[in-house]
Amino acid sequence: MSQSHALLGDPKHAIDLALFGALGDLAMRKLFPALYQLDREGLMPESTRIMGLARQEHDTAAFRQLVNGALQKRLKKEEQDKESLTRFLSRLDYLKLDFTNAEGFEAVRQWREGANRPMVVYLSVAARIYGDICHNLQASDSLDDDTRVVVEKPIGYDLASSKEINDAIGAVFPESRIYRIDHYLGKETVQNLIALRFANPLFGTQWNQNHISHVEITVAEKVGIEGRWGYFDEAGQLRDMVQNHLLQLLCLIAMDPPSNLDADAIRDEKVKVLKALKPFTGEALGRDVVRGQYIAGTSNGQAVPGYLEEEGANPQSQTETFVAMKIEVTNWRWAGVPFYLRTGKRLPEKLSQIVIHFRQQPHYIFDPDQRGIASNKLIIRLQPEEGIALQVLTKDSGLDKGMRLRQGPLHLDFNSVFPKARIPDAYERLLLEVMKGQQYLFVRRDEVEHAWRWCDQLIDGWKAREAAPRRYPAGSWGPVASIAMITQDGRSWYEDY
Ligand SMILES: NC(=O)C1=CN([C@@H]2O[C@H](COP(=O)(O)OP(=O)(O)OC[C@H]3O[C@@H](n4cnc5c(N)ncnc54)[C@H](OP(=O)(O)O)[C@@H]3O)[C@@H](O)[C@H]2O)C=CC1
Ligand SMILES: O=C1O[C@H](COP(=O)(O)O)[C@@H](O)[C@H](O)[C@H]1O
Repeated sequence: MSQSHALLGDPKHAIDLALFGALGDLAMRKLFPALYQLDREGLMPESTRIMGLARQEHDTAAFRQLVNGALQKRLKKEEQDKESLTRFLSRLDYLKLDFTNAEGFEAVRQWREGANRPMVVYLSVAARIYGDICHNLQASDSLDDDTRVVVEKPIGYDLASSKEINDAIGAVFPESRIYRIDHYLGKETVQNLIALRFANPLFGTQWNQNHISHVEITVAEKVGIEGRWGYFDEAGQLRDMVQNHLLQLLCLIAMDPPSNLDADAIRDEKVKVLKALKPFTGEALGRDVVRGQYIAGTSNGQAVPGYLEEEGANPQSQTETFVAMKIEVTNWRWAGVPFYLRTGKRLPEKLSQIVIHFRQQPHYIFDPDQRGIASNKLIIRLQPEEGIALQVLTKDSGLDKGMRLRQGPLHLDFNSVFPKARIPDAYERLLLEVMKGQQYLFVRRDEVEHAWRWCDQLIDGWKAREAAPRRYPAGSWGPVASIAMITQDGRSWYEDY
């Protein structure tokens, strides 16, 4: 974890970044804007160089133009200053390379010749070619003992394929130099979870089954599959979002306090949570898990197609675009506390939030009609507006109200508390940590594999049941069954959006 701001932008954090897949969607939409912002904020050491690698024919000037176009599209007007743009673009070079063919990698070695800063290899390509790239880099003698590798999610399709990919990366790089990205770990509020839980005795003492009745995690996306049918249809929402982002959020909520903030201390605690996730048996699978797929509906007031009508779609596909589930964490801290998770595409809002529902007082003395609101809730909002709100009960004001209760927030809205601060994109934070060589926001191999092990049993159960996903109209909150799943426990999804 960053100890001192004085270190940021320090020349000793200079790197050579080799960005494989530099013309792809992620690079253009997220990585170049994040790198530009780091440079603009003065956090990118002067000598840092960036090499974009992909297989299309371009020279450096044309590549810089493409990146410039992407930046113009993604950045706000006030973020585009000429000096920063010129400086950033001048760091970029381009190398045309087929990543699966060893021959061209000699050019990477030549680029690195004489460089006196570590290389960061960022693999923004499909995971199935991570192994080839690592191997070809090693065979061409392009690596040294300081080289770090950053890999994107999802790593594989199941436990077996993730092991193969991790083995292939591990044959070239030690774990201490592998940075597995889960961009949710770079989001400002996600990091705040660590501060909130472990710096505040108020929460530290209450964070268990004695005081918490249940937890909700919602990651709702308004978008559909955005032209990524080929990738998404093989994955589905469970592999795309739950195996990584939602399970990471669950781990940060459920883990025991680490003994310090070192990467491994945090990751050891997350692994214990993953090992404690209860697998779904046949009966629980039908009752506690809901799969859905969107049909035509509306978004932003416009008609939008169903999943099976998207460009390139296979009209027979049974892939889920929505999942809701009730998960048990089988340990002393969480016994009897359900974690309700839901995530889906084409929902009405882009909304990621965690709601911690505290238990009611053991003896209730107020108006019987208000019993339903008489508990505290902690709402941790990741997006769209980052913030943390604690719903507390006070007496309603007014002479005629008697001892009526009023539920209202003690509110920490990051935009109003830090009005001048720009909240950095997750990738900015993560790229900065890679530059500094710090791993605590990255996922260790055993985390990935335990998450896959748990997802695999769920997917096997789905296959055995052969149940089609439930349909939901685009623009709705998912299949009705996902509401029934929580109401059968006498609860409801938190709806104060
Ligand atoms: N896009 C997103 O929002 C997210 C993506 N990810 C992950 O990030 C990674 C990249 O995704 P994304 O940007 O969407 O993928 P894209 O397919 O859009 O980009 C991949 C890039 O790599 C190039 N490429 C692929 N194979 C080769 C090869 N053999 N030799 C040379 N160049 C090659 C492609 O070139 P060409 O165009 O010529 O095929 C393209 O420039 C994936 O692992 C994905 O799972 C993770 C989270 C979100
Ligand atoms: O990893 C992914 O995340 C995005 C959602 O990320 P967010 O930061 O916009 O919430 C999702 O759309 C994509 O399918 C998935 O691969």
